[in-house]
Amino acid sequence: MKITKDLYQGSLALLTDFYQLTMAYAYWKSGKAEQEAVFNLFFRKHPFQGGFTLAAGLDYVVDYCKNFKFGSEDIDYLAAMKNQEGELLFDPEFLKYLSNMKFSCDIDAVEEGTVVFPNAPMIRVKGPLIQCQLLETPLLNIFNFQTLIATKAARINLAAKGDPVLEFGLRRAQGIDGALAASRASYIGGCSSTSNVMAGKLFGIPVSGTHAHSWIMSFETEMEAFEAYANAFPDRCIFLVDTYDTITGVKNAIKVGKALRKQGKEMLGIRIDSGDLAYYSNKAREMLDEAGFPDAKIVASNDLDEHIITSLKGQEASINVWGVGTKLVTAFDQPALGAVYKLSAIRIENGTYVPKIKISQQSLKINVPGIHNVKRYYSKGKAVADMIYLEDQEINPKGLVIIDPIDSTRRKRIMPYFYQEEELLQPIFRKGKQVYKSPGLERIRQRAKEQLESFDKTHKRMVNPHLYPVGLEENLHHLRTELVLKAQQLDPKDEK
Ligand SMILES: Nc1ncnc2c1ncn2[C@@H]1O[C@H](COP(=O)(O)OP(=O)(O)OP(=O)(O)O)[C@@H](O)[C@H]1O
Ligand SMILES: O=P(O)(O)OC[C@H]1O[C@H](OP(=O)(O)OP(=O)(O)O)[C@H](O)[C@@H]1O
Ligand SMILES: O=C(O)c1cccnc1
Repeated sequence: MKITKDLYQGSLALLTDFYQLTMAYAYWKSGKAEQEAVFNLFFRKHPFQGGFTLAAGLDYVVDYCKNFKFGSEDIDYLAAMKNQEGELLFDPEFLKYLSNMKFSCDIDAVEEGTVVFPNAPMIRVKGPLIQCQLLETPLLNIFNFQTLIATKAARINLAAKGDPVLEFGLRRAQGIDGALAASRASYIGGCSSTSNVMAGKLFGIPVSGTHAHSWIMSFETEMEAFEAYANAFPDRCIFLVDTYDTITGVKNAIKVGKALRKQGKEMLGIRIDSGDLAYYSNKAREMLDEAGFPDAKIVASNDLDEHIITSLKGQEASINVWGVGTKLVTAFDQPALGAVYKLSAIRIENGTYVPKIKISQQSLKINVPGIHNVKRYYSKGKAVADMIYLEDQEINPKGLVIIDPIDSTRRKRIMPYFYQEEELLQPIFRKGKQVYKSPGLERIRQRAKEQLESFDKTHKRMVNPHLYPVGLEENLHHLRTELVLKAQQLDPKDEK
């Protein structure tokens, strides 16, 4: 994939918050630029009041990091920046350092299509402080949006219960790049196709579509419009039946369907885009069945989301295919995921890493210190719990306890010996060299499907989903508690 090259014709290093650059300068000036650090990217709460989140965006991150470089035009732009006194903002020596900077971090991340949970790292970056810091904004930009949309798509596809969902979002998406990334994430989340032809070309997503009301309106009558479309595309007729009167539209579609059949062609179906979709789809089904078109599909569209689809399923609407645009690609009911990127350890002169904690009045906002990995335990193919643990921690296979990071009274005993396990963070870069090969979009989509299937349906329901256990391994919990108490100048011994 060559997203940066194809879309931006060059460097993306300035696609960052200004404060990353001022911090970078200050790190350099204070001799800390090359100090090794560890940062984690994670979110604190599932979006859409759901019980799961589906990770997406890693291919973009890989592409971004591989191309991470300040080009000469970027440096020229920074070189011209001035402070309020009119003096140059950045020392030319620093700009020379930036222009020679080569990406050299270790990155570990969850693969795209992995089901993920709050507080567990989705990406771990280890490397020179200045590089880790500069990556904060782009990594969050990429992962926050794509993970959000993949999750929304997964929810919509779960509601559609195996019916194809066609993504129609381009016209309402957040700009050009937002639309492309949303089409890709929607496909990962289970959509069957996109209407966005460029997403088809760039990512290999199947493209599909019907026709618009304007097609019908450009003719004297609806019949003429259907006939002309059938003439142009006899093998792919899905007639939009609601431009004037839906029932008459279905009758006209049937007439043209019969004419097509005489030519040895089969009408694929109809689309309904307004009115009561349960009522009209059931009426249309009756009419199509009676006329000898039991295989003709009924596509529905019009501001659909997982809740309306669930309601229509509950009403036994005869809809086989769902066209979903606006509410999917804009993540209508929750426009941002809210993932964050926090320093969790820093290497000091003697070569050891010191775990770092950020204290907050809200326990939800206290990060997990140290360098960690995440293990997922499975029993008979079903995910039972995720454990966040210190990288160098030995795991007792006979039994251990994981502790909820927000509420330490919530604990779960785990017997690793009886479970299968999966290490969720995979090596992506080592010292700046890519060691991970993307499995490609089809395989990613398949992984998403398998991952979702490995979770009990109680975690996937739309209303009040059952909480999946994710906890800190005991030693990590104690380390965190100790650091919190120390930071508050309380004696850690009091906790025990
Ligand atoms: N039977 C149904 N149960 C629940 N929701 C429905 C049902 N039928 C349609 N809807 C949804 O209700 C909303 C109807 O919106 P609205 O009233 O704006 O559409 P409309 O008037 O039928 O069509 P138009 O887009 O032409 O304005 C849409 O989000 C649609 O998906
Ligand atoms: O509703 P969405 O989920 O975004 O799906 C895409 C919509 O885009 C098209 O119409 P458009 O919205 O352009 O016009 P209309 O609402 O007047 O039909 C299409 O007919 C769908 O209704
Ligand atoms: O192909 C369609 O039916 C389509 C495409 C984009 C938006 N609405 C519908």
